[in-house]
Amino acid sequence: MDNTTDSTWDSLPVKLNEGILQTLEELKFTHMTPVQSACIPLFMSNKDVAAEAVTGSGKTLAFVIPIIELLLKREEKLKKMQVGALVITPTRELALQISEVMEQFIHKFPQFTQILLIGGTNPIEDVEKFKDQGANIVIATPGRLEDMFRRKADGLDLASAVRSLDVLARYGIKVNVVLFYLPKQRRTGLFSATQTQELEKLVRAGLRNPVRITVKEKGVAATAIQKTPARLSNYYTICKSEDKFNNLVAFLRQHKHEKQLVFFSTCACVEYYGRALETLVKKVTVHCIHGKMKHKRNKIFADFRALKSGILVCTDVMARGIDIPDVNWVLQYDPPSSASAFVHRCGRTARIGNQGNALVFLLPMEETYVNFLSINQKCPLQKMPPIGDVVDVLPKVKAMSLADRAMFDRGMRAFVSYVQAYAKHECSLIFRIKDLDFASLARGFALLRLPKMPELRGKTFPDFTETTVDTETIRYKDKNREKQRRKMLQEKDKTPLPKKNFTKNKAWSKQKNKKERRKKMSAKRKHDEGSDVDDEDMNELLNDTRLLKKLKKGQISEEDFEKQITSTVINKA
Ligand SMILES: Nc1ncnc2c1ncn2[C@@H]1O[C@H](COP(=O)(O)OP(=O)(O)OP(=O)(O)O)[C@@H](O)[C@H]1O
Repeated sequence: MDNTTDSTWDSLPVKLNEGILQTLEELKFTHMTPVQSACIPLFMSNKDVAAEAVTGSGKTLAFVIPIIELLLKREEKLKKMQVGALVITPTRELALQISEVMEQFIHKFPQFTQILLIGGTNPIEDVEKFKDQGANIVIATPGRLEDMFRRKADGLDLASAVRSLDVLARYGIKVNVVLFYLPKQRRTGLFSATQTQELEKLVRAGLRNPVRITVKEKGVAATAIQKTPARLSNYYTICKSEDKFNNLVAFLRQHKHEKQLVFFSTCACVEYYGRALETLVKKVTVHCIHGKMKHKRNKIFADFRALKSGILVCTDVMARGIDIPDVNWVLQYDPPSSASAFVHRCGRTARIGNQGNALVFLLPMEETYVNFLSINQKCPLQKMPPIGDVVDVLPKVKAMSLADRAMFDRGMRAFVSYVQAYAKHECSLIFRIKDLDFASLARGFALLRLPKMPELRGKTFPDFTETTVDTETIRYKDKNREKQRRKMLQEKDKTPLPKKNFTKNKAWSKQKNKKERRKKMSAKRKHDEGSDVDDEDMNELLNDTRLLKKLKKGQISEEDFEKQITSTVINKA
């Protein structure tokens, strides 16, 4: 089942290049989708286009095809270092995906080169690559692109290279400084599945008299227009915080042969619950992906795409534009921080006319979110029948924390990050931090004790029973890491410390401001990301040890020590 129109490619007012038609034939794309039949002729007749079309409706080809056509039609041939087209996307994964689609088409046109400018790689390598092979088509994420514009000192004059820019396609992202570097004479296309105020600003700032295209789906029940794909079954379920994870595990155990994305609100929650799911949902491949990962992201993404079944535990880095084949379920363990992200997340399934399902887990006091989505996002949800065979897996998660300090730490970070993300929810009338039942939440996170954080200060939680185990005695499974910790504890015992105990009394949530400082201290120690110890944690320990030594030798004051002591990372997507 697909979602194409009756119009074949040869029904376009301008005949497409033979090479493009051949690739379309190879892909077996016989007909255009509605957004393609609307946008391609406009783009090719020099119009700016602002297109809003439902997720999975073929927006990528609606700009990839005109880009190649317009470059082919240029009177003056592009030189090696002249950029004729620029595509800007919000995430690396989406950039990678678009460059693969572009490659399928431009390999028939060897006169054109393309380059991918995305984070996670060494920028100097990008500069060298650009100088070596040139690039007529640039596909980039905004941060790396901006960085490249500023690298004149490394011998790359990207601002000059884009002077002959023909087409700019932007994929639903915020206004940013790169517009400043681009020539005014250009065609611009803006593609998104949702219309937000940010996008509206961008349409006004970056497009000239754009033609607005809106392709929406007819609702199934009525003639109402909805923003999500027509063949998407969109559900919600209500559970208390302490029951949510048990319900998720039961659901995943019942859908082992399918492919699921599970969205969490923060990187720390992905790290924690992802590990727990690896252990609890047996004989299923569980991958985790989030924005804090540096090197492994592309590989995980590619691996998951190729799987027939499996679970991808992720943050909103996977929410927009990602085209993973045959996703059966999109599970939103935590609702996203914005209503438009809800639509994008659901759109990872039911693509191009296929059937798909989505389920969001809501707390009892969040039920009004269902009405909000229906009105605000034209996204109606149905209540899911109760999930059967729910068993209590939380004692097992607690046992994991007792067996390995790394898991215990992850749980604490996840809890803190969740509360902080909750406090920043865009829809603060529904997601109110003061309504959160912290004891139930902590039970749902299978915590052994409550972390110190301002949100809990001065409150008592009789409904939460702390473990009887002294959590300071929990060891890291990773021997090196435990050795470091012991060393640090010994140093600590020998050193007259400031009155405030540096790990025990520091509020976890307050420590996050120091993340930037720790980043600058930079990871000298290269480490395999697959190991139990991640780079940042190990650096944190090494750095703490170094600081303690300095304090002991009298090289820094107690005050400086307090200021510099490194901290826990609580990181959002
Ligand atoms: N004309 C076509 N015929 C059949 N399949 C198509 C056609 N155009 C695109 N597709 C396929 O449809 C899927 C979705 O396309 P694409 O990723 O471009 O959607 P999108 O609208 O950009 O989605 P999102 O809003 O999530 O970014 C892809 O797998 C793509 O290969």
